[in-house]
Amino acid sequence: MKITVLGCGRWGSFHAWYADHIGHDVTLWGRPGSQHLQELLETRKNEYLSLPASISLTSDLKAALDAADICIISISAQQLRSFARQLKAAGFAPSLPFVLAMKGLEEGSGKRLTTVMAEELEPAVRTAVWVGPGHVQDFISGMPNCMVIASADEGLTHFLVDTFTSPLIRFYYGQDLLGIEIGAAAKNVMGIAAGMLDGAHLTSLKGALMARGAHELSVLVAAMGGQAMTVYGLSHLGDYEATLFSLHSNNRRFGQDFIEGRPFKKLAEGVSTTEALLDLSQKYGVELPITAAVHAIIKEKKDPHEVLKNLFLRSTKCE
Ligand SMILES: NC(=O)C1=CN([C@@H]2O[C@H](COP(=O)(O)OP(=O)(O)OC[C@H]3O[C@@H](n4cnc5c(N)ncnc54)[C@H](O)[C@@H]3O)[C@@H](O)[C@H]2O)C=CC1
Ligand SMILES: O=C(CO)COP(=O)(O)O
Repeated sequence: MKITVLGCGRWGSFHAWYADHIGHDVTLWGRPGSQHLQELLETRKNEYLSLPASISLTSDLKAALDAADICIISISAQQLRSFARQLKAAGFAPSLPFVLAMKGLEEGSGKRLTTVMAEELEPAVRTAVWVGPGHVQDFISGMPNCMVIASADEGLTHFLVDTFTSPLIRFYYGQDLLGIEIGAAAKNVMGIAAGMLDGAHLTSLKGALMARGAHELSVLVAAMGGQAMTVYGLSHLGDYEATLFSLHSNNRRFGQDFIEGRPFKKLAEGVSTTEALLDLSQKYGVELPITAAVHAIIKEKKDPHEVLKNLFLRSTKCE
C-alpha cells in the first residue's frame, strides 16, 4: 500500500517509520522550509529515530497526495483548519482516506478534528482518527502497545486496522468517534495536571486525578451524545500511563516545567485543548473542575497551591 504522511515532527516521522517497518511504500511530507524536514533531508535522523532510505522525503504537497492510497496527517491540532484549506487547494482523489494521527480540539469553537476536516473539505471526505497510548521512544525500542482507529465509516475503520496492524501495535475498532476524539484530546489536559502535581511534589494525588479526571470527561462525553464508557477505553484512560506517568510525555513535562518556572518549547496540545474543553463545558452545562483548575493556573495565572486547595474545598459529593 502507498502511504503518505503529512507532517514530519515527532509523531509524523514515527508514522512514516512505522508504515515502512511493516512493509508499506512511504512518502513523508514536510512544509517547504520546515526545519524538521531539512534535518531529515540532511541526516535522515531526528532526535527520536532514523529513517531508512526506502522512505521518500518531499515538500511537494500535490505530489505527496497523488502518491497516496492512504494519507496520515500529524501536525498540531490548531493548524488543521488552515492545512485542510491547503489540501483542498492542492487537490486529491475524492476516495483518498485521511487518518488524523493527532489529539486536540479546535480552540475557539471546541470542534472535533473530524468536524474541522468535514467543514473545510467535502462533508463526505473519508476521515478516521488513530489515537491511543504510544511514544516514539518506546515503539522504536520494540515495546508494543494497543491503539484505536475510529471513523464514522465502519468499513474504513476495518480497512485501516487491517492495513496497519502488526506485532508492534494491536488495534481496536473504535465504536464511538465522538467519545474517542474528545477523550484523546482531553487526556493531554490530565497530563498537564499530572505534571503540575509532580512539580508540586504531590505525585501521590495522580491516582485521584485518574479517577476524577476520567469521571469529569465521561459526564461531558455523555452530554455531547457519546458513550460515557468510551472514556475508560484506550483513547483516554488507556493513554494515562503514557501521559500522566511517562517521562516522554510533552504534556506532563509542560505541567511540571510550568510549576517549576521553566519554559517548555515543544508542542503540548493540552494547552489549547483546555480552552476548547471549557467552551464545551459551558455549551453543554457540564462542570469540569480539573480542566478549569488547569486553565486557572496556565491561562489566568492563579497560584497553583491556592487552586489545588480550592479543588479540595469543593462541596463533598457522591463518588
Ligand atoms: N500516541 C499518539 O497518538 C501520539 C500523538 N501525538 C499527536 O501528534 C500531533 C503532532 O505532535 P508532535 O509530532 O509531537 O508535534 P511536532 O511539533 O513534533 O510536529 C508537528 C509538525 O507539524 C508541522 N506543522 C505545524 N503546522 C503545520 C502546518 N500548518 N502545515 C504543515 N505542517 C505543519 C510542524 O512543522 C511539525 O513538523 C499532536 O496532535 C500530538 O498530540 C503525538 C505523539 C504521540
Ligand atoms: O499521546 C501521547 C502518548 O500516547 C503523547 O503524549 P505527549 O504529547 O504528552 O507527549
